[in-house]
Amino acid sequence: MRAGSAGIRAVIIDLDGTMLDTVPDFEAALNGMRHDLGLAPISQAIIKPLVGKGSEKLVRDALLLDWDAARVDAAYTDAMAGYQRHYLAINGDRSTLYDGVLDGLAAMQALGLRLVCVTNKPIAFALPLLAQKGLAPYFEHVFGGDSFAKKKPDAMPMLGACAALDIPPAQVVAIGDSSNDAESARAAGCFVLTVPYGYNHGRPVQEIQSDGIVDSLLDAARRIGAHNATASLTN
Ligand SMILES: O=C(O)COP(=O)(O)O
Ligand SMILES: [Mg+2]
Repeated sequence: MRAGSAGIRAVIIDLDGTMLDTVPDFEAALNGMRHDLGLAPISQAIIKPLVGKGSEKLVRDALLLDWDAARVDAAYTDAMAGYQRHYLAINGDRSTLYDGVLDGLAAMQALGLRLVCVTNKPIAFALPLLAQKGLAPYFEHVFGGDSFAKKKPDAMPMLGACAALDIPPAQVVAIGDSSNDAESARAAGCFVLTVPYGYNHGRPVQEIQSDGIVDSLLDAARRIGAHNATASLTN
């Protein structure tokens, strides 16, 4: 973050791969769907790099491992309905919080920062998951992959989150695990911090253009607090 720039007033936080390791839930739901279609289970190692572009792409990619595009198109509607049913039946059962998430959210709140969750997960999956894991009370707004006409990496979800807060993007930091989050945030004019422990489509987090890599959300809270202390001295 640029020294001397305006203080940060809000933080937009990604869900999958940033707050929760949800790959075990994706494994259960995708394999439930695949079983119904007569397909063998796939491993977490195969699933992990597929996560991040929303349910539609994930379901398609999980079928394209075995079938050609025409067959996937023909089965898609039933496959998606099955995937959603399986996902909602196990949502959160196998997912775990990353270290520093709850402490980091509490620290951000103590700094007076306003918090929004922007995920590519469908909103019908995201809301019960955040509630189950004790994360919902921290967020003023939650936007899913189907909350806007376009998903991350488009700027639209980040711009929508800033508009909902009525805060200019230049006073907002987005934190995520993937190039999706960073591209969306940069296109909107927000700062970007990345975490190194998530999915990033199977690519090293160091390849992402960002304002820094943080170890955890708690580390991010410390960085933002230090930035704001400097900004208040220079403004
Ligand atoms: O594609 C998904 O479902 C997950 O997306 P997220 O990393 O934006 O939370
Ligand atoms: Mg993510």
